[in-house]
Amino acid sequence: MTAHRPVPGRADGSASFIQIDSISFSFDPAHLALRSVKLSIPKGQFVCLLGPSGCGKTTLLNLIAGFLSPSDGYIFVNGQVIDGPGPDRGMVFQDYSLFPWLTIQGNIEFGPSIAGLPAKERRERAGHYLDMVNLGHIADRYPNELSGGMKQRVAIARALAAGPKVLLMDEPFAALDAMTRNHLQGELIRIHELEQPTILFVTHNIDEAIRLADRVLVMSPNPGRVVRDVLIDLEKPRVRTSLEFARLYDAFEADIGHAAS
Ligand SMILES: Nc1ncnc2c1ncn2[C@@H]1O[C@H](COP(=O)(O)OP(=O)(O)OP(=O)(O)O)[C@@H](O)[C@H]1O
Repeated sequence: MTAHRPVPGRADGSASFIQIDSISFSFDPAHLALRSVKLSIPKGQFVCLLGPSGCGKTTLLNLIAGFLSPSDGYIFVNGQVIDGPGPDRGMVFQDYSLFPWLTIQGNIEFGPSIAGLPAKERRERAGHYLDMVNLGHIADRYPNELSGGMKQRVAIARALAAGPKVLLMDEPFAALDAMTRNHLQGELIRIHELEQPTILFVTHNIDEAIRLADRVLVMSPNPGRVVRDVLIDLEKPRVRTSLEFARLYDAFEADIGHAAS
């Protein structure tokens, strides 16, 4: 655990915003969930973590969130070592995790209110992000009155309203139907262009990764590790029927096939 080890002051050298320095993690001593993962992620990059079940995608996200501490190694965000959750990192989960007793407005104001923002500023900020996800007209409703896609847009707005530098997204669109998923992918691309957060997005879906990511990290299990690191230098929005898209799809499919076997 980080608290029991001497903690280095800053990550060395590079322009990386998130630096993952040889981290390993195990839930039980007989099995490494992650082994010696090293990564350097620049500010504003949209990174997708792709890989078969059990390769450690969620574990890596939870380590960056500070919900777990590495057994070995360190994670730095903006030069500061991670030793717990913090408002610089926002999380979006597959199951939305909205507060059912709060209105949509209340959900989005939650982070800013914890941060001590005055009521007027909180309201303005919530309004800004509600408009960004095109839900300004339902601010007074409660989560149980919304569709899955609407709930996930609220969850994204709530995460952004807390002002994080890093957005950690754990299969956020996996429970949605194909059409809603497609629509939200487009919204997320637009939000990333507008706000430029650094995003780590977990998905099983190759198509989703190619559509969204500036960079795809393919992971493999037993032990969990990164086996492929690919920059995707295609303009967004990306055309699924293009030759480049098909080539990337085939390459990732082969990687995942090898990783899972
Ligand atoms: N709470 C836990 N206790 C014990 N082992 C766990 C726990 N959570 C995950 N693991 C194990 O750690 C490894 C990595 O799991 P993780 O959930 O990070 O993988 P994943 O790639 O996100 O999988 P999936 O795509 O199925 O969500 C797996 O072997 C898993 O069984």
